[in-house]
Amino acid sequence: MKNNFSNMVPLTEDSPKKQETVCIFGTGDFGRSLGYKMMQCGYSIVFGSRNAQTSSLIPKGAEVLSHTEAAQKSGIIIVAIQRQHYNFLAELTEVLQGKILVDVSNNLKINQYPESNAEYLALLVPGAKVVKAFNTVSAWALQSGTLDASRQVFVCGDDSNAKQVVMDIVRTLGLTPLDQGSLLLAKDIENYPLQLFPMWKFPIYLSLGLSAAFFFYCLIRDIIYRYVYEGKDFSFFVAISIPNRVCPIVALILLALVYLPGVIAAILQLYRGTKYSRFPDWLDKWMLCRKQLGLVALAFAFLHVLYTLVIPIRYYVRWRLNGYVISQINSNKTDPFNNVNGWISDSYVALGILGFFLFVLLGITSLPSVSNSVNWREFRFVQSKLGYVTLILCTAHTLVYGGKRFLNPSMYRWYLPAAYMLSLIVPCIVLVIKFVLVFPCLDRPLTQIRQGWERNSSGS
Ligand SMILES: NC(=O)C1=CN([C@@H]2O[C@H](COP(=O)(O)OP(=O)(O)OC[C@H]3O[C@@H](n4cnc5c(N)ncnc54)[C@H](OP(=O)(O)O)[C@@H]3O)[C@@H](O)[C@H]2O)C=CC1
Ligand SMILES: [Cu+2]
Repeated sequence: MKNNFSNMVPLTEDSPKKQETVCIFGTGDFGRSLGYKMMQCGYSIVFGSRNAQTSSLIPKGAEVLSHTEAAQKSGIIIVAIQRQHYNFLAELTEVLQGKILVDVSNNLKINQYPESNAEYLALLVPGAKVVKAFNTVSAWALQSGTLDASRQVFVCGDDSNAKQVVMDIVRTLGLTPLDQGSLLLAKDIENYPLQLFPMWKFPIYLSLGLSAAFFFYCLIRDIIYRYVYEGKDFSFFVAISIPNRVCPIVALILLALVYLPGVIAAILQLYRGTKYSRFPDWLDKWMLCRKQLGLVALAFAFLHVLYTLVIPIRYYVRWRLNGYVISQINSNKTDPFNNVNGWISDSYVALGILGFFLFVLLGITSLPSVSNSVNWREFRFVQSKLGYVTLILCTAHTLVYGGKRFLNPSMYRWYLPAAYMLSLIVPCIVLVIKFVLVFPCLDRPLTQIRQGWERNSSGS
């Protein structure tokens, strides 16, 4: 989609005062989008192009010159050209001498070339100060102004002044620069946009695996087994009944897995006697995807809520209730009200409601826009303390559900012992370790360990 910038909001006299001239090589999608955004923020832009004619696509007010002429007009040149066309830059070495060259390029594959594009540019134009930036921002986001998800701009480069200049531009555009260090880091920065949901992979695969396993378990137990041994066809259970068993089980296990690496890490720290050693790689990775695990868990919990809300309007449920009432009428007897059952049923639902409410609160506070507006301590409080309360409530909800079924074996003959027990194992492990082992003893020994460590290191 080529956007015609001259049709968009015109840059009027009230635009911020012109700051400095920045040169952009390449009048492609990205070059034009960045140029337009920079002009809105008060920069004056000269494009360097193979074809030095202003076309209707070029943002109004920008000059288009040849590469050499454009480069002479500014100390900063943004190279919005694909890496495979960089060769011609070697001929411009003289005019690019001492200038800041910003490499914005991305590759099509991870580790496509032996060296990063930015390092390649630095080799081609040895006299220039190469800075890597902007590659994680898309042309589309720049045009549409919807930069919420990609406000961060990773910047790296060997010349710290050049890096500062680029970071100032990033800030002026309303983005957040993140200094990643030297140009060696360019490779990681270039690989970053190519990683498809790196943090989501593990949670999604895990949840799909768990769902499939529990689904087949329920399928065999509730449908196939009963069909074979009782001759009854309950195949319609696959629509709501079985998903509504799978969802809460998966949600609870995933929620517990959000907090399991934390307690494992704490045990590891206790065992090693220091807070300052690296965790094993798998634990690191697990810790890093906790937020995604939690969000997938929330999605399953949400489904469970929806499936539960439709229970009263299900044909099968109404049919059973009617049958129950009619059988009471036929036998001319009324079941007495059972207070215990009343309590169990209400407390089970109440625990579920509160657990889900806190779960949603956890999900909302993990959104970047919310977590940016609270300080680190508040964020920790919500994510850790509130997280454990949520886990306790959801585990209790599941326990009481089991109790309810246990007390009414005649009504619910075929509840799920194995899957149900499995869903409780992980949360119980986490809660038991947290509160019996880690919680009471962690604070003191670790502080002492740390003080001892500091004393040792300052003494040596
Ligand atoms: N599109 C996006 O969302 C993003 C793009 N990027 C990076 O920005 C760079 C440009 O991307 P994009 O604008 O989408 O690509 P385009 O293909 O739209 O534009 C590339 C531009 O490079 C110039 N060019 C092409 N071939 C040559 C050549 N042989 N010699 C000299 N100049 C040439 C052309 O400009 P002219 O005709 O004026 O010479 C062309 O318009 C890429 O490196 C890309 O990885 C980074 C982040 C996001
Ligand atoms: Cu439930």
